[in-house]
Amino acid sequence: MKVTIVGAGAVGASCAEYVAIKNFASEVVLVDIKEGFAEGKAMDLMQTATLNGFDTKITGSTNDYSKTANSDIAVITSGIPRKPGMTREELIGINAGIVKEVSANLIKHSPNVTLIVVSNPMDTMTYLVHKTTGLPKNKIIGMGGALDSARFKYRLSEALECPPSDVDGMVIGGHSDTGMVPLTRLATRNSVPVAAFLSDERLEQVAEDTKVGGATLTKLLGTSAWYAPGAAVSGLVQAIACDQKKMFPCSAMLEGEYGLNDLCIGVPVILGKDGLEKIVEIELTDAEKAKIKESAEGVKKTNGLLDV
Ligand SMILES: NC(=O)c1ccc[n+]([C@@H]2O[C@H](COP(=O)([O-])OP(=O)(O)OC[C@H]3O[C@@H](n4cnc5c(N)ncnc54)[C@H](O)[C@@H]3O)[C@@H](O)[C@H]2O)c1
Ligand SMILES: O=C(O)C[C@H](O)C(=O)O
Repeated sequence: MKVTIVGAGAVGASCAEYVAIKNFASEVVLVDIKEGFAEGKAMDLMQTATLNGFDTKITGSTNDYSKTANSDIAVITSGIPRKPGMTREELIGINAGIVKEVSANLIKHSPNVTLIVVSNPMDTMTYLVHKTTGLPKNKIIGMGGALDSARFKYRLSEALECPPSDVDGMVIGGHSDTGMVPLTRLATRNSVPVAAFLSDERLEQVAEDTKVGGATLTKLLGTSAWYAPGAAVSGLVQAIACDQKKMFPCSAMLEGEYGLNDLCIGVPVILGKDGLEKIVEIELTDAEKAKIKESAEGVKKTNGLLDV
């Protein structure tokens, strides 16, 4: 199993580390445009192999896509991250060109690859890859909801004063400060609805803290987060590589599902060896449907800025 990660920066390197530590891939190739950077990150990570007990071979390349040939899965994290006070949508001007070029280069050398798009604004970058590459629909997946759901569970565990492993929950909708839809109604602590323990006001606070999870970290760090993003992507890579048939909220191209068309937005999907194998349609309340519709309008507005 060969995995390529383009962008050896904060998220790309974190993803490579988690993929290696989980020890399911034979090879991880890191690619970056910055001279020597991917090679350096790969060597540093390889020197953790005996410490962390993995056999994955990690190599680096400065923009030489021949090294990525025949990748099964490729992750796109190349591009700029936001700074405090910015929205993800403001990154479109620079990141659209990078994502378009990188996805074309990847497919040239790996025509059967499954692409996982991470660069922001992620839903729009995923849509761009759909519109410009000609890859089948099941082979293009946007990562956002897995991260947002992890943050939702963290915030719920804080409110419940319980370990995060006690909590289950999911965030759907756009990966943006206003577009996320944390499904508080369906969140549980050991199968008991969280509403049994928390007031409506506290749950609303959890949802709002979840939605600005990325912005909160960007303010603290001066750039956007990488540990949870890297871990979230590695979970998607593993589900596909190991044909796990696991369910994650991912940005998927919708053709009528949830009443939406011609956009990529976060919905529950099944990931396995064929990539995005199924979109799962769950029953939503009218209020949840209204939130998804509003979120989709925001994503479509950003998509409108693309030259596709
Ligand atoms: N979808 C998500 O949930 C999520 C989570 C975190 C970050 N992000 C996004 O991921 C992207 C990367 O974030 P980061 O913190 O790793 O940034 P970073 O600056 O640390 O790393 C980005 C890397 O991309 C490289 N790069 C730029 N143009 C390139 C090109 N044409 N080809 C190859 N490499 C190129 C840069 O040299 C840099 O090393 C940002 O757009 C960020 O907003 C998304
Ligand atoms: O917040 C960001 O800009 C990066 C990423 O989308 C995140 O949610 O951490």
